[in-house]
Amino acid sequence: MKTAAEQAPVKRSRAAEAPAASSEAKAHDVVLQVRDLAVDIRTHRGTVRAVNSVGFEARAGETLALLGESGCGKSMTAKALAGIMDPVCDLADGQIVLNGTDLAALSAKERLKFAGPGLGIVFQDALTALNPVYTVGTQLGEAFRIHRGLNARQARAEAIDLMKRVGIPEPESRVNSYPHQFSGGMRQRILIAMAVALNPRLLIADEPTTALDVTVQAQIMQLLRTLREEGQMAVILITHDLAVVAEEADSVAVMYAGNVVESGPVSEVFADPRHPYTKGLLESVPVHLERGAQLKSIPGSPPELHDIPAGCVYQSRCPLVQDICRAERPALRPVTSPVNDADAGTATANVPSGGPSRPARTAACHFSEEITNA
Ligand SMILES: Nc1ncnc2c1ncn2[C@@H]1O[C@H](COP(=O)(O)OP(=O)(O)OP(=O)(O)O)[C@@H](O)[C@H]1O
Ligand code: NI
Repeated sequence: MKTAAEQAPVKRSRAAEAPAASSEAKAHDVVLQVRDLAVDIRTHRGTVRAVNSVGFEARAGETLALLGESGCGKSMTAKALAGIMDPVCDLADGQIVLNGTDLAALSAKERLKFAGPGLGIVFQDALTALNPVYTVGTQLGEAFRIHRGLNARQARAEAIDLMKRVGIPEPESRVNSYPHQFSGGMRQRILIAMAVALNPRLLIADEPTTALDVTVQAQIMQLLRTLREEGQMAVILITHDLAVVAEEADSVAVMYAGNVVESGPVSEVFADPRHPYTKGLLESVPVHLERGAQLKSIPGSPPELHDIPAGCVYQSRCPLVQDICRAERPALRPVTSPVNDADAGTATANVPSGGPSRPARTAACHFSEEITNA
């Protein structure tokens, strides 16, 4: 539970003061600010913390990647933001400030009302996300009937418009088709259409191309970029693929065992990682990043959720581990980097979050300043 003081809204950006469904967000305005997010799961072995003091921000017209190995809490974070967690999960702490409103402080009902226009989410598995017994037109039109009070005919017209927007051919006839009558790529376009129907400020895409073949993946990423530009949406892209992050994202938050261990602009983080886990990830793929490269070559595996150690979450795999790492959990704090120091005046590690400049670089490591990039 939170005290009233802890629920106080964070400083509003210009975007936060504009109406929720407007597409007039100014590029780089902070649309979403997540602070101290924690999610607990009730299991038969007791309650475990799957997401722990996670924080990041997403900006209009930019893509933030959530990067990390399988099981590190990316989807759990996404579901917490969207308010669609499994019943065994609880939001234990944190603020999710979207357009100036803390979603974490809203009731489930208020949140539903807010969610449609404010935030859209796309998952990897389009077939299970669509209802097999309704036409895609009915499903695409639903948001307009519920949130805009349109009648069936008007909603159908909006559905056809949406299908055009996401590049589905012959929308006038295909609006009456059922999900199974579409290819995987077209179904993913339909899901994306549903997510952007009400022109949300924020689009969360959780491994949106994992189930698709390579050419279709590229088309879907292109579509997401186009929609991002058109609506100046902030996009949170969840992936375990370093090449996708390098190509698609402006900034990155690297997650490990439920924690953000490093964050900042992609170009800086990849050129000069300040956390041993990020460095390990980067070293685990060939020099020329390729899509689909697996992040498997860091020896060992992440800790089980019921067995997260005191101290640093990465200690069991870290080549730099010292006594202090076993005793004390390093906080995510601003780090300086030769890369952004060289970038005279435009960015420093001490830019306050929410400010107009590029996101600050942070890392959660006792020895972040000592990491070398030989
Ligand atoms: N309903 C649940 N009950 C118990 N544990 C769960 C449940 N859902 C997720 N978990 C656990 O929570 C942790 C975080 O899972 P999450 O799905 O967020 O990982 P992820 O980073 O999205 O991984 P992936 O890349 O495989 O999708 C994992 O250890 C997972 O096993
Ligand atoms: Ni996931």
